[in-house]
Amino acid sequence: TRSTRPQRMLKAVQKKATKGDPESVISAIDYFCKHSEWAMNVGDEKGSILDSVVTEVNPSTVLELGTYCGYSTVRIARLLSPGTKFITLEFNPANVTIARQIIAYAGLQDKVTVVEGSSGDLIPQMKERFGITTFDFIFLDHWKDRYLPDIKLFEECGLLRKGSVLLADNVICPGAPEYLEYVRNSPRYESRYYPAHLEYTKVEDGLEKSVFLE
Ligand SMILES: O=C(NC/C=C/[C@H]1O[C@@H](n2ccc(=O)cc2)[C@H](O)[C@@H]1O)c1cc([N+](=O)[O-])cc(O)c1O
Ligand SMILES: [Mg+2]
Repeated sequence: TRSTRPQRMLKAVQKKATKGDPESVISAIDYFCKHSEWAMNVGDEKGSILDSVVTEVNPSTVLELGTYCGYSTVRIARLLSPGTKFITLEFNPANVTIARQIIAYAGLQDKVTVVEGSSGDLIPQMKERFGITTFDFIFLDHWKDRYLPDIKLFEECGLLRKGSVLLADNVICPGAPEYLEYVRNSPRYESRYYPAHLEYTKVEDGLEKSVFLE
């Protein structure tokens, strides 16, 4: 039967990238998406903004919602200091399998834990299962209608501390209007929009960075 897009993406990485070289894995995926098949990775333009925010925060604990094939996982993991605790959540087991191979190809398998399951189920388990008290940095890039319920879940589970940074992809396209409304109007967050474009296109999109103030 026909291969899947994530499988073809992995093949492109194995063909074009250099084992153990995260930059070449990132470039191979961007090349694949620009010249072969579009895929919903955060991409190079928004990825550079992601890089700058991760570097600025220099987090000790990181959570990513929506591993997909591991593109942003590799972007984040390559910037982290040794000893940083990085967890990424992926609902689709087929994507977990591909992502783990792409992350390993980049040589970053020891920097991040890919956990299979849904954010709604896993976020409340962060403390007991992974010994996390709070997250310094959270990247939201999963189902857009889960952004709002999940930020409220972070609050309820006491997983945010003064200064915790949340960075959300796709707040314009496909869009997360309720999430935007919440973080921009809540007195508990200081929010800022980073304009960019939908990965590999000229369509407007951007990232919303929200700092927890409580
Ligand atoms: O829909 C989008 N993203 C949804 C991502 C979903 C991913 O998150 C996982 N997940 C992990 C944990 C969960 O709890 C739920 C899902 C899913 O299994 C999937 O791997 C999207 C769409 C466009 N687009 O142009 O159409 C562009 C983008 O940049 C996007 O991110
Ligand atoms: Mg996205």
